[in-house]
Amino acid sequence: MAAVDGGEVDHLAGERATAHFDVDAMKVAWAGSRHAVEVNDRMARLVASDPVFRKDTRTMLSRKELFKDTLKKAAHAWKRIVELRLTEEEANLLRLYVDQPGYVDLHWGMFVPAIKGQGTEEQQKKWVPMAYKFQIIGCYAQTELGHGSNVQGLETTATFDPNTDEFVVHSPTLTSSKWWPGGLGKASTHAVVYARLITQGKDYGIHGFIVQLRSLDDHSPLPGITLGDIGGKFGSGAYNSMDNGVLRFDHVRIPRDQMLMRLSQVTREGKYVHSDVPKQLLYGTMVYVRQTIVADASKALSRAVCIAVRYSAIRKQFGSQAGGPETQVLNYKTQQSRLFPLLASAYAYRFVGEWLKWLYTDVMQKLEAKDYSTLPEAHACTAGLKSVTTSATADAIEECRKLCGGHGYLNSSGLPELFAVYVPACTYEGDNVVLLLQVARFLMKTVSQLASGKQPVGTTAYMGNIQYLMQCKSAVNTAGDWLNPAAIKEVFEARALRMAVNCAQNISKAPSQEEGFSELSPDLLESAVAHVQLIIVTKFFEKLQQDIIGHGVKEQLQNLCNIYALFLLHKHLGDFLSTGCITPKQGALANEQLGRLYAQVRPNAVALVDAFDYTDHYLSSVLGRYDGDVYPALYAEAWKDPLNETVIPDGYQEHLRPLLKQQLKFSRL
Ligand SMILES: CCCCCCCCCC/C=C\CCCCCCCC(=O)SCCNC(=O)CCNC(=O)[C@H](O)C(C)(C)COP(=O)(O)OP(=O)(O)OC[C@H]1O[C@@H](n2cnc3c(N)ncnc32)[C@H](O)[C@@H]1OP(=O)(O)O
Ligand SMILES: Cc1cc2nc3c(=O)[nH]c(=O)nc-3n(C[C@H](O)[C@H](O)[C@H](O)COP(=O)(O)OP(=O)(O)OC[C@H]3O[C@@H](n4cnc5c(N)ncnc54)[C@H](O)[C@@H]3O)c2cc1C
Repeated sequence: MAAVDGGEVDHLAGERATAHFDVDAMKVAWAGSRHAVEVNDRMARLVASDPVFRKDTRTMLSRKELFKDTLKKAAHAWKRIVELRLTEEEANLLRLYVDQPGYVDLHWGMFVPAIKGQGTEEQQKKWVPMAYKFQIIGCYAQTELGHGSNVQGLETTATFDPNTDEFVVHSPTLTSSKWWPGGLGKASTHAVVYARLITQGKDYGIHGFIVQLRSLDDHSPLPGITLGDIGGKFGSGAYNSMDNGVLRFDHVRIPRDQMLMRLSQVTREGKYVHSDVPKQLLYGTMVYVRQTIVADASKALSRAVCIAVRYSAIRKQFGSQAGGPETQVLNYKTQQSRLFPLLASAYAYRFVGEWLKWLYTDVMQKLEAKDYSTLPEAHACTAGLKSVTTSATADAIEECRKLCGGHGYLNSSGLPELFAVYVPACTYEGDNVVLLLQVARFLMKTVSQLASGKQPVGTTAYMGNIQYLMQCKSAVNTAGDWLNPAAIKEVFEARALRMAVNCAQNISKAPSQEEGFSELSPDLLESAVAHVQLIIVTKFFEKLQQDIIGHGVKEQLQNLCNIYALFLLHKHLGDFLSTGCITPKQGALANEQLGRLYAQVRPNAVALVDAFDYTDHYLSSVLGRYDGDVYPALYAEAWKDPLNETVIPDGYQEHLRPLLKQQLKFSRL
């Protein structure tokens, strides 16, 4: 019962008793190791037990109060990290469980990685220790009012002045104003600013520069710098804790050595020198963050699913016969068919996120050894998985709100705020459509290279099996045949390859490659999605090949893996049928099997969300409480609303009383 925060009666005890597996062992499978379970649990409890980290009234705060509360929590978190001498792993988890977006996310998540990835050793030695001690606060200032997706279109300039050995950073137009960077509006003292490098009269394109924005004495903007917050955002509470900012430069001078010079340099004389590395490494910070966003997707999704599953087990509607008990809504087949694929997706994203982290680390090691061959694969995987997992997670959180009926719409359910915080993940760090088009570009290149006999590797290795995959027919004969991983993998591979080849063939009929790509872009998106879904399914199967310990754990994960795959097959049936990978009969058999799998998950559902090991504090939901004591909590929560501070509302005297006393009369009556 590691996750209980309080509560004396366990209203979900009956549900927990029906589980067919060892929940503690599942916690290990979910977290990755016993150590990970222990440290997650310890950090989550540390946060939950500290009154400064309370968040139950967050959605009722004004923007200014919310921002100040975020500053307070960030400072307190840092104090605890220092006092308790937490490791980096512990500190990251503590911040995660504080669960309030703020400038620290960008400081640690983008500013520091940008300097580490793009700064020389000397620059790292100078800046990273200051950032680690919070002597400076940094953000990532790339996006402008006029351009976000099109990084090459950014307009801010950094012009080298050889007379003073400085760059002059300038915002030449309104649209060149930096716009959106988190932490920029009010908190950051420094930024990594992306600007067009101009030297000796030539524009060398986008490069990164470290620029001080605010005084370290009184926090006022430095001369020539205009700074502010860009205004309120979607939802109450939610992402409004973040000071997304606007920044303009009026010929601001910075020393030459504040250009991040790992990839290219400007000499004292103003000569531009590009190192022997791919230009795309400039985008390295984005690749790093996209990888972390995939891991975040499983966190946000599992959180929503945990709330919806627990509440669905408590909530009863209809079904009472002769005074018997009503039906738990979790027993309705429709509820299961909407909810269990989301539960399965949470596990699928967790494991693919784990794999992506491994891939990223592997690619980084290769880059250190000057092997750049896996960079395109890393870009395609991070872009594609970021896109598919965040889009599905945003949709799933909203579905979980609906699965909780009316109460899901209350802030106290935790779901509206979770949705509002989460949904920009579909846009930031690369708009999901723009990123899928990058995957499609990678796929088209891979298909075109097949003809020249180049053997694809990594996640596109399956394309090398083109002779077979273009003509194979699924051998599935019974619903049970769909439990065979090879049968599932074959149809997912065939679907992805056939969709990619169809696109490539249609593009080749266009007057030019570029026109064809543009014309076919809606189809290319679907092709990219099919490829990414194949990766997720494959990585789930690969996870099942690993040593998974604990009674019944592997069986549960097998069920979830099959649900994830067959749910996708059912959802995208049109793809599988139109590419001839399966017959309508086989599609129907997949659906039949899906129903059987849902029945197997049902007695395990509550235990499967318990395995996420979330505290009530982190879930922040009266519906998702561990003890299931939903109704008293809902009732009590309502009284905390500021509207209930007085019995007679403000405004009664001015606006309600005159109406009720009919002092304003219709002349005709
Ligand atoms: C209630 C509380 C609940 C809490 C819940 C928890 C939820 C989590 C909350 C989290 C809280 C806080 C976290 C906040 C995090 C927010 C961070 C957001 C930060 C940002 O958004 S920063 C800005 C990001 N911007 C972008 O991503 C821009 C997107 N655009 C691009 O990436 C590029 O411009 C492009 C689209 C890739 C196009 O670039 P370009 O025109 O240069 O390139 P081409 O298309 O011509 O391609 C050329 C060539 O380069 C290859 N390539 C492109 N990109 C890369 C890359 N990154 N790596 C390697 N290679 C790359 C491309 O494939 C081409 O190759 P080819 O020539 O075809 O071989
Ligand atoms: C909450 C939040 C936090 C952010 N934090 C930061 C930050 O810290 N630092 C930072 O630098 N930036 C930040 N950003 C900016 C973010 O990275 C950009 O908003 C994002 O990359 C999308 O770019 P855009 O706004 O230019 O969208 P646009 O590109 O203008 O998108 C508009 C529409 O056009 C479509 N579109 C664009 N190009 C194409 C194309 N080639 N083909 C087909 N369709 C296309 C898109 O799909 C979308 O539907 C943040 C944004 C948000 C919302």
